[in-house]
Amino acid sequence: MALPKSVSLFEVGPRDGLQNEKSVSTEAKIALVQDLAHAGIKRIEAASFVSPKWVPQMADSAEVLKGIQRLDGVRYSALTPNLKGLELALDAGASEVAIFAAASEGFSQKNINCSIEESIERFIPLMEKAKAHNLPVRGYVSCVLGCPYDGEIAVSEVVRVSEILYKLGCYEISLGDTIGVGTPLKARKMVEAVAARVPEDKLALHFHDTYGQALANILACLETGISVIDTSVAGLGGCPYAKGASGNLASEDLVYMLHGMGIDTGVDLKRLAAAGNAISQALGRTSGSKVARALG
Ligand SMILES: CC(C)(COP(=O)([O-])OP(=O)([O-])OC[C@H]1O[C@@H](n2cnc3c(N)ncnc32)[C@H](O)[C@@H]1OP(=O)([O-])[O-])[C@@H](O)C(=O)NCCC(=O)NCCSC(=O)C[C@@](C)(O)CC(=O)[O-]
Repeated sequence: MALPKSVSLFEVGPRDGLQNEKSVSTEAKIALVQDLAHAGIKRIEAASFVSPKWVPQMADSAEVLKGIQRLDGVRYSALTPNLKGLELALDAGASEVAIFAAASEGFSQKNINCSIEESIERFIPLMEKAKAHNLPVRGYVSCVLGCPYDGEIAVSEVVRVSEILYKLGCYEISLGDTIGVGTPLKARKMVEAVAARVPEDKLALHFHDTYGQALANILACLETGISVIDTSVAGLGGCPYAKGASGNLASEDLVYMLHGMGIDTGVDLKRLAAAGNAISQALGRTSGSKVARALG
């Protein structure tokens, strides 16, 4: 299969990135989401309605969603682990939500305090309520290329959980290499196996860059027909339940590569890098994007 003509970025920096940062003001979070929208990103994960006891960094999610000056055509998403999270997301005006499961039992227990099967049971009433509100739901599968607790993960398990989420009604399944251990051929084989059960135009890649492999892994998977990639501006992030994990691939680095290959993203790279530089400055560090640093 040929490379796609265009790729759409699903920006997770304000959620996946900032869920790991202890002292970011609500204003800085709102400014980041707005900057990303002005750079041309159309789907931004801006909030996470999880237990504030588990992830206190996201406790101001409702204020963030309510405080954003929204742009037409941009969807502002929120992570929701259960019905309570969905209700909070609806109240705060999320344009879509995401449920998150894992392909590994160990990670499911550490991250959401239940087994994979229990998590699916929890998602059923959430999906029903979201449907009643015409709210699109995205589904994440974590640990698709390895788990910090269980090690190697069988591809068959990734396929199984992805298919369950798709059949539950998720409009898109995002495949998460949570700890960034994947390498290109392995990543591609995993994606091909999932794409045999879930249409490739319903799949997205969510690759962390812990081992510096994310860009290569994404390139290897683009030829399978996938054209939605989750990235994190300035490479923000990690996962509070995956020790040592670094952020998703930096959005700027992906946009630079795709534009260089003649693949359209609809994103203004300079504005994107400026958004990443501004939040990095608020965090007291330089951007984690190599492209943003090179652009100066
Ligand atoms: C799932 C739970 C809630 C289970 O946590 P639990 O302790 O088993 O749940 P519970 O139902 O017993 O509730 C405990 C307390 O939390 C409250 N509560 C319960 N739910 C909510 C909610 N939605 N919003 C606000 N509060 C909530 C609930 O009301 C109660 O409060 P209390 O009575 O003690 O005062 C917890 O484990 C949790 O919040 N986990 C989230 C962990 C997390 O956010 N991890 C990071 C995101 S996942 C990720 O980064 C991976 C991803 C998506 O990026 C893909 C990849 O890279 O692989």
